[in-house]
Parts: sequence; structure tokens; C-alpha cells
Amino acid sequence: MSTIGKVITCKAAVAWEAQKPLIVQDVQVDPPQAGEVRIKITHTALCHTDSYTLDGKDPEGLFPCILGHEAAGIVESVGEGVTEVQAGDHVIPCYQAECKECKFCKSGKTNLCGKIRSATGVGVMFNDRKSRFSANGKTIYHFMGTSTFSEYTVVHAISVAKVNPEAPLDKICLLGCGIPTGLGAVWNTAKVEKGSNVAIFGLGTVGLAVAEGAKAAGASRIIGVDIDPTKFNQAKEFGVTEFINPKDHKKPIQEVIVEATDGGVDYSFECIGNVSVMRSALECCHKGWGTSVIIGVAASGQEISTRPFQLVTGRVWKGTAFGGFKSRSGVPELVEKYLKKEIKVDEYITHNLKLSEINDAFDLLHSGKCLRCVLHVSD
Ligand SMILES: NC(=O)C1=CN([C@@H]2O[C@H](COP(=O)(O)OP(=O)(O)OC[C@H]3O[C@@H](n4cnc5c(N)ncnc54)[C@H](O)[C@@H]3O)[C@@H](O)[C@H]2O)C=CC1
Ligand SMILES: N[C@@H](CCC(=O)N[C@@H](CSC=O)C(=O)NCC(=O)O)C(=O)O
Ligand SMILES: [Zn+2]
Ligand SMILES: [Zn+2]
Repeated sequence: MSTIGKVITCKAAVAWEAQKPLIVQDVQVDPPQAGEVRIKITHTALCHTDSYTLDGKDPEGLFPCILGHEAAGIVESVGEGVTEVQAGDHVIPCYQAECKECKFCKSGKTNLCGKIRSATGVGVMFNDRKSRFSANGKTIYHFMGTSTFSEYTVVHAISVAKVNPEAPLDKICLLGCGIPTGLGAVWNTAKVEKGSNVAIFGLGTVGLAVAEGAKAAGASRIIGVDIDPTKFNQAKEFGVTEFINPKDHKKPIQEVIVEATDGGVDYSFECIGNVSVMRSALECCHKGWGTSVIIGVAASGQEISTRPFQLVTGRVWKGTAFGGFKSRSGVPELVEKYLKKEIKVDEYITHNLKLSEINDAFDLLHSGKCLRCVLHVSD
């Protein structure tokens, strides 16, 4: 029986309150309105940003909500005026939209899109500023415009990347966030050149994707910095050439790196979300040209600081969202690269569970033993 135009009742993991386990329960998902797409989510992974919001650290965090933003699925139905995707298409929902019309999209200077951001930041859809999710009549907010911890979700059409149906959805779901972020931070934001020295702070999925991107860009030295030494062996496989554990040194870690690299690295990347490490990452850069890219998401109220002299003397401080990739155009290209074995994806998947086991997946994420856990939602 067709579900087109009807409310769908399905399972979703609802975050009713910050710092509480998710409840996997029935929710009602409204049909897509004009400019919207309803997607059957087949697979979703967990990212540390989901955990950050669930922990109550996100100033934009709203409850109750359906978290999740690293996923893949199949279009169930489309709303009025949607022509770029149709029922049956394989897609990756993107938390950064690409309308191709707004001031941001047309600028050529950024991958950020301004069209629907005011709605996605407050958990609603742009069309009527309302949510498409509810549970027994109670509204449940969207998250990051994606809400993929659900068997069905509704997203804006300008946030949907149509991908090659040959690609396995249980793998390419990872191309919705962490891997593109790390690769793109190197290729699009820093633009690392052959022969560069690079330092990576934090060797989780994002940091390892930075290493993979830096290796592909021809970096000479790729220094991995982590307080967990169990990360080091695995990191070698992604391109890290040497390791530093700040706990093994009495000096500030930036001094250790500056001494080890004849004045500092050409590029550094903060992949943790720790504002004190962000300072170290900037200050380990070479005078005159070293560039540091902030990737990690810091908690509400946290601020970065350094001596302005660090910037006066030529270091550059930058940040990146989704690695600077324009979502709808960039994600299908990354899927093709994966199919041609030009980028890793399978190697980042350390665990597979079901949607009903989502709280165990969060525990794994916090254990430090998990890169990405893929939840099999409906396959
Ligand atoms: N800007 C963006 O577009 C995106 C940002 N993120 C953010 O990137 C960050 C990293 O994400 P994941 O790799 O998934 O996280 P993760 O938690 O898997 O990795 C963090 C790593 O940092 C290490 N670490 C923790 N404290 C440290 C310290 N003081 N010094 C050195 N190492 C330390 C941990 O041992 C771990 O290996 C998170 O803040 C996440 O929210 C994630 C995706 C996109
Ligand atoms: N909501 C937070 C900031 C969260 C944040 O920085 N998100 C990143 C993506 S993290 C993915 O895992 C991002 O791309 N931000 C750009 C955006 O448009 O949201 C806060 O308010 O501080
Ligand atoms: Zn993420
Ligand atoms: Zn736009």
C-alpha cells in the first residue's frame, strides 16, 4: 500500500531530554511539503556532534528531538515542486544545504548555504516553520535539518545529495559527515601542498580523515597528537608518520612540535573540540605562514584565545564546516571516489548495530574504541 501523501508511523530514537538515554519508539512522520523530501533511512552512523548535542553542550540543541546527521537512504516521496530527486533514488541527507541561489552559494567563497539555516537551527522546516515529527500529538524537533535516527525523515530538497545506486548504503552513509570533513579540511580549506609538514590533534574519525587527505596531498611529515596511545597503530594505516602523546611531555605540546619541526608545522588541524588544544594547534604552526584549521566543535560558552602576536607574525587561524565541500555537488563525487577506491570508507567502520541498540552505540562512541558505528535502520 502506498504511503505517498500519508502520515507514516515508524520507529525513531527520540532524545526527550539532554543527558538521558534515547527512547526508541513509534513516531509520526508527516508527508513532505513543497520543496521537501521524505527519505527511508537505511543506515545511519553516530558522530560526536550527536553526542555533544545530547550532552546539552550545543547552544542550538532543542529537546525533544531526533538526532542523527550521517546517513544514507532511499527517497520514499517528494513534495510539490521537487524535481531533482524522485521516489527510489539513493540519497545522502546533508546537514549543510546547497541551494545554488543564495548569497553564500553564489559567492564561490564558501560551502555554507543561507537559504534554510534559520529553520534548521531551530529544529523546524523552512516552509511553515513547523516540525514534520510528532509522537502521539507532541511535537518533536528536527536536528541539523537531517534527523536520521529514524526509519523515515523529512528534509529540505536542497539538502539531498543523489548518489550512485551501485554504492553500498551501509558504507556510504559515512560520507554524510566525518570523512568529508577531514578530507575537505585538507583539500579545500587548508589546501595542503606536497612536501608540507602537518600536525593533527585528535585521531578519531575526523583526524584520521585529515591524515588520509594529507597523505593524498603529498604531505611529508604527518604528526598525530592524541592522549590515547591506543590510537597510534591504527593511525599509521591512514597516513600518520609519527606520534606525540602530550602526556609524555612536561613542556606545552606546541613547544615540543616547534622544536621537532625546525620552527613549526605548515598546517595543523584541531579535531577534538577542546579550546585549549585549539590554541596549541595554532601556536605549533610556523611563523610567517603556518595555518591552523579548527574542525572540532566546542561546547556552549567556550572561547578561543591566543596572543595577537601569533597572528601578527603570520600564522593564520581558520575553521571549516563539512570540510568546505558544497554538499549536493560534492557528496556524489566523493561516492564515486569511494567506488573507484580512491578514498577509504569501510576502514572507518568499527561497529555495526541496529537502531534499537542506539544507546549501546553511544556507549561505544564514548569508550574511545569506536571510530564509526553504523546503525542498520531498515535493510
Ligand atoms: N566542523 C565540522 O564540520 C565537524 C566537526 N566535527 C567535530 O570534530 C571533532 C572530532 O570528531 P571525531 O573524530 O568524531 O571525535 P573522536 O572523539 O572520535 O576523536 C577525538 C580524539 O581526540 C582525542 N583527544 C581528546 N582530548 C585530547 C587532548 N586533550 N589532546 C589530544 N587528543 C585528545 C581522543 O582520544 C580521540 O582520539 C568533534 O568535536 C566533532 O563534533 C565532526 C564532524 C564535522
Ligand atoms: N550548533 C553549534 C555548532 C555546531 C557546529 O559547528 N556544527 C558543524 C558541523 S558538526 C558536524 O558534525 C557545522 O557545520 N556548523 C556550520 C553550521 O552551519 O551549522 C553551535 O551553535 O555552536
Ligand atoms: Zn558529524
Ligand atoms: Zn544557498
